[in-house]
Amino acid sequence: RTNPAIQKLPPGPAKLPVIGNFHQIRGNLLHQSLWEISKQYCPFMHLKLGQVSAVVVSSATLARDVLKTFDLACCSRPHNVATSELSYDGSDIAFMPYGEGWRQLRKLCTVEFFSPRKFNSFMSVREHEIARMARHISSRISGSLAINVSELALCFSCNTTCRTAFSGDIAGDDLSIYGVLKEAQEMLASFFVADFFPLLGWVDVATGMKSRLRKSFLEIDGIYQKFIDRHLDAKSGSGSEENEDLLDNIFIGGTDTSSAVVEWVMAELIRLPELMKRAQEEETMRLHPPVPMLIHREKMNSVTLCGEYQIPPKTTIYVNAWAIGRDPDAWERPEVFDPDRFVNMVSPGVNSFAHYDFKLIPFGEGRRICPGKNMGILMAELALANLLYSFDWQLPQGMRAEDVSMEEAPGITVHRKHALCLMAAKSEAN
Ligand code: HEM
Repeated sequence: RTNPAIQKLPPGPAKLPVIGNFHQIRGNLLHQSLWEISKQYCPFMHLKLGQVSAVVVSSATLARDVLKTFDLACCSRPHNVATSELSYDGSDIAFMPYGEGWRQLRKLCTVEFFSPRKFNSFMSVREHEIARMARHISSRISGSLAINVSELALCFSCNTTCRTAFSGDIAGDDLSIYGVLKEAQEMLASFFVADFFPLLGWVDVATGMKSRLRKSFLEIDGIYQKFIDRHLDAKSGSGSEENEDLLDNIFIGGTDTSSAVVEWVMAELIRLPELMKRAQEEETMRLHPPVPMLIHREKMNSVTLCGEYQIPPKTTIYVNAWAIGRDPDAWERPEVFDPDRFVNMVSPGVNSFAHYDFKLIPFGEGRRICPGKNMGILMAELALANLLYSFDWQLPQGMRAEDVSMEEAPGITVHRKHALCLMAAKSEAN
C-alpha cells in the first residue's frame, strides 16, 4: 500500500489467503451467487477471486456511475481464456479491449450493419421465418404433439440472424449448428482456473477444459468458414461488389439472446394464463435479463466510485443486471411477475428501456451498449406476437402451472435449464 487514500476499496466479505472469496461462490450461476453475497454486504462490493480483483455492482445508482458517469474509464474488456480462444484473441467487437481498433469496428458495424435502413431491408427474411415457425406449430397441432418452445424460439432467432447476417440458410438445414452455439455459450461462462490463477493453467489442460474449448472453437470456426466460402461464392457468381448481408461475427450475440427472451416470456405467461394476452417483454427482461451480468468490463484508469472508493486500473467489473431487476429499493414486490407495472410507465418500444433510469438494463448502457438492441427486441416481439396471437397455449395434460420449472442453465446468455414444452391450438380469435 503506497497511498492508503488511493487503495480505499469497497466493502466485501473477508478474503482467505490465495483463493480470496472463491469459497463463497456457490453453484454455477454466478449472478445468483453474487446477488446472495451482495445482499449480506453492500450493492457495491469488492471481491478477490484468486488473483483477480473485482467489484460487483448490484444497484441502479451504481450502474449509472459505471455505465454512464465513468463509462469511458470502465468500458474495456478483461482478457480471459474462453473469450480469447473464441474471438481470435479478443479481435471481435464484443470482447475487444477498448481502443482505436474497437472504436473503428463499432463505427463500421453501426453504420453498415445495425442501421435502420439495413434492418428494414431484411423484413422479408423475418416474415419468411415467422411463416416457417407457424407451419411447424400447425403440423404439431394436427398430430396432437407437444411443442418444444425453447427449441422453436432458438431456431427462429438463429435462422433469422444467419439469413440476415450471411444470406444463407445454413442453420435451417443443418441442425448441428444449434449444438455448436450452445456449447460456445457454455464455454464463454465456464470456469477456467488460468483466469484466476495464471500459474495453474495446466489444471485446465488436466481437466480437459482446454481441449473442450479448442474443440468448441474449431466447430464454430468451421461454421464461420462455411459462411465465408458461401458468401464469397455468391459474390463471385453475381459479380456484384455490394454485399447485402451482415457477414461478420455477430453470430453468437445475435442468435440466442432473443430466443432466451421468448422462452422466458412463454414460461412466465403459461404460469399466469390470465396475463397471456397482456404480454410485455419488459417484465420478463426485468426478471430474466438474457445476459444477466452484461459482458464483464475492465477498468482502464483509476476512478472514484460511490463517492469514496478508489478503484485501481485492471479491476474486473461485474454489473449484475439480474440483481438490479430484483432490487427491492428499485421495484415494488420485485419477485412478482406483473406486466401491469409497466403499462402506464412509458409507451412500449425499442427505446423504452432508457426511461427506467438504470433499473432495467438488459442491453447494458454506455459505449458498450448492445448494438443489436433494436434487432433483438424486434425479433423477440415478432416471435411472441405471432405465437400469442395465432395460437392458444396450454400445459401438457397432467402438468400444473406450479410444475413449470423456472431453473436457469449456466451460460453467458441464460436459458431455461429444462426446455419449455407446451401444447398449442389454433387461436379462437382467428
Ligand atoms: C434480446 C436480445 C439481446 C440482448 C438482451 C442483448 C444483450 C447484450 C448485452 C447485455 C451486451 C453487453 C453490453 C455491455 O457490456 O454493457 C451485448 C453486447 C453485444 N450485443 Fe447484444 N443483446 C441482444 C441481441 C443482440 C443481437 C440481435 C445482436 C446482433 C445481431 C447483438 C450483438 C451484440 C454485440 C456485437 C455486442 C458487443 C458490443 C460491444 O462490446 O461493443 N445483440 N448485448
